[in-house]
Amino acid sequence: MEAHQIYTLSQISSHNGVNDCWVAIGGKVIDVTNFLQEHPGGDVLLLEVAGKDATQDFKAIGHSKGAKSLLLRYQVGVVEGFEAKAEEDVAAASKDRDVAEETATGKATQTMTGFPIEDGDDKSNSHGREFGLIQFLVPLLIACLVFWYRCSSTITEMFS
Ligand code: HEM
Repeated sequence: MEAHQIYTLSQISSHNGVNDCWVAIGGKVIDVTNFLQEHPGGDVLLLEVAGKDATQDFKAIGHSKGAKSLLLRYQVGVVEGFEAKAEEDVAAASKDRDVAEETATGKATQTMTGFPIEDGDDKSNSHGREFGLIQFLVPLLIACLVFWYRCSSTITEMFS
């Protein structure tokens, strides 16, 4: 990992213009000058926090993993005296979460692979076929009975 320079908050605060714009996020010093026009949230929001600690603003938006990895691309230093709590390190936290998500997904897949398929739900098994045959035969039988009754009553009328 590339060594980063340490900056005080006071030093960072002097980079607060459209041609020289730094923000501090999660203890990282980010030079967003070349990112201002690219920021999907607009340059105005970045300029509002220019030269300041924007950790809370950044988190509040719920930026994606892609956005978090952009922090590393534009990082120019670290904030002096910043105490990195695991959850405060926005980019690192996102990496940790990736691993955690992958692990969780792996587990879920294993569980799904071993999940038993219950007989009752599967219409293609033998029980399903028997049920289908009864469903077909019962209405047919009823139709035959009705037909037979109508015929027999007509014949009775004809000869009475
Ligand atoms: C250097 C720091 C920053 C980077 C690299 C960055 C990057 C991004 C990226 C890639 C997106 C697209 C959505 C996503 O992937 O999450 C985004 C959206 C956004 N960002 Fe940032 N951002 C930064 C700082 C900030 C700050 C400090 C604020 C607020 C003060 C902010 C406000 C927003 C907003 C409001 C959106 C949503 C835009 C929309 O969906 O219309 N961003 N940002």
